[in-house]
Amino acid sequence: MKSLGLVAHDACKPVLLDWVGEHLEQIGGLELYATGTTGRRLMEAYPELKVTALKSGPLGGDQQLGAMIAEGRLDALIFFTDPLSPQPHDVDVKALTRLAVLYDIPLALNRASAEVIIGR
Ligand SMILES: O=C(CO)COP(=O)(O)O
Repeated sequence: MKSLGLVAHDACKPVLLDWVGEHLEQIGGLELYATGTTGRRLMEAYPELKVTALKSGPLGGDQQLGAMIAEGRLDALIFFTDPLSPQPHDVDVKALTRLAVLYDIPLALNRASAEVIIGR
């Protein structure tokens, strides 16, 4: 795995930050791409990480990650979705997860699955 996408809905951002902190060694060497707010929060918490922050998810960031998947530029996606809140950009969320399934890249929607992807 060379490149990894990291995304979390607001309620799940603390979980993603915590998970990344636990796996800094494993993911530090990867090309990291994130939606805007997720990426900024990651870089604030872990200045040693180099993360390419795309647009915020609701403003097109999910679609940018989807395009990367379609172009074969993203090897895996960690996307901690919020199962308890409606999202105004639900269609974008669905499109992103759909492309991850279609192009058969590893996709983790929660922490337990992310552990499997990272190999723990
Ligand atoms: O909404 C998101 C994914 O659907 C995440 O976007 P942000 O990282 O910009 O909050």
